[in-house]
Amino acid sequence: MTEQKANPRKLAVEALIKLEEQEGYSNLILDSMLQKSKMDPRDAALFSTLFYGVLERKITLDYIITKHSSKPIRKLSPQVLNILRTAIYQIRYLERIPDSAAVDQAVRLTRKFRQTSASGFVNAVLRAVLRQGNVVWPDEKKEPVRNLSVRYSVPEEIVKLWRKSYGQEETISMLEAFQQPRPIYVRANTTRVTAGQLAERLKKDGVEARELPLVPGAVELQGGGSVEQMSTFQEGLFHVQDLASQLCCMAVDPQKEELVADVCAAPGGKSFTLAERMGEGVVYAFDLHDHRVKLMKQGATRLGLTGVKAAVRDANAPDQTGILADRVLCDVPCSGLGVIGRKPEIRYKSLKFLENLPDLQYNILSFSSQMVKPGGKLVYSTCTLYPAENEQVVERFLQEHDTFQLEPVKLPSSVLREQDVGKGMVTLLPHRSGGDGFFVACFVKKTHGGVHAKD
Ligand SMILES: C[S@@+](CC[C@H](N)C(=O)[O-])C[C@H]1O[C@@H](n2cnc3c(N)ncnc32)[C@H](O)[C@@H]1O
Repeated sequence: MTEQKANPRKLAVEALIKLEEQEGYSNLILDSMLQKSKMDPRDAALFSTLFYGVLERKITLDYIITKHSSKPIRKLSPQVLNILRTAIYQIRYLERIPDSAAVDQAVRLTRKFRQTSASGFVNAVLRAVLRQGNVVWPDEKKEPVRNLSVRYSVPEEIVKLWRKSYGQEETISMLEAFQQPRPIYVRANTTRVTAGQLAERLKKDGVEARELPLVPGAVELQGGGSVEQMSTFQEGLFHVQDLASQLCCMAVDPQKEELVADVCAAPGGKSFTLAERMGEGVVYAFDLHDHRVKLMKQGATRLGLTGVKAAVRDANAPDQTGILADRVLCDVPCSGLGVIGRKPEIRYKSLKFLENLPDLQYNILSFSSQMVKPGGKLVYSTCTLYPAENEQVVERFLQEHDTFQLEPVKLPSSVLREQDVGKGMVTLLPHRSGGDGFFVACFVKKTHGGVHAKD
């Protein structure tokens, strides 16, 4: 019996339902379904485009459905709702797919999912969407928050938070930037090659690559393809690392032969870059989770970075290692609102569920400050755009630790907001830096004065 060919649209609907039911990670669900289905590359590409596309535009798509559906969204089955979302995504955003094909396939899918009684309804909604053409957005003046929420598919509570924290213009620019296709950034293993040499090697191997001189060691790759399959990757000539994380390592600025502690280090990207920047020196790469520490060890071995010492350790507890480091990096667990361009599902988590994070982040920062030697540097970073996890944690730390003071974050001014230049805390925004949304604060430990029990 011949095996039935996997249907990329059906799989996309299944993956979307799975993600909603399990609250898993989009990349893990995508990878496991790609592996199981053994689709040819074209179908696999359509499946990924539909899955990520619908995730990225869910609020926008639901707004359009609501305009044309006789039933409220909450009354639709998960299958019918996701069939509609997937079809409208094709109609609105995928020019290469004829509208008629998107509608026909959607109606067929209702049968495949045993939702035959809904096929007339699906057909009617999609025909109405086609008839209407342009979408009428909520009024920009009367409902500015809802307007941005619906246009950029970001929940209203996040739009409100960002308008309040960063202003209307900056918010619109970052919402635009998060929707753009993103290149892959990698970091040359400068103990083996320069960024220029790596870019040349990649080009010879048919990969579109260019060096980014503003961030030493950074190389930008365009186009798809599996990075792990590249010979340059297998030879340990680079690791994948977003530009914002590379900028964070630039701010840590470790010097040759120093001792660095990276207390929340897995999967290890920053530890690797810090070790490469030093050339010679030691980076203690700690993480709470054993399996993630194993990943770091594998990565360090592939890159030949013998100075990276990976080990399990809880950063949310008083230090028992006795390490006194020149530089300590706390790249703490966070809500991840700065990476919604790459992990679209993060935006749909309610901020209410993140209430405990600032206390954890503060504790990690406080305990880790015990590992900084006098005159040494402490760096706090997150990949989120949420003042409660950023500025407020830093301010609380400063109030409670008078042996530490902020020192300017040394980064090229072109990647910073004007108000952050020369400041001890900076917010990296995707439309300015080209990378994820990120936050970095740098402290120096005073060599004398100031007493506090925890220091
Ligand atoms: C933002 S990620 C770090 C990313 C990493 N610095 C990199 O650049 O590859 C946060 C990490 O903190 C770890 N983590 C969470 N709670 C921790 C704790 N109490 N102690 C140490 N690590 C912890 C998580 O396992 C996760 O790997």
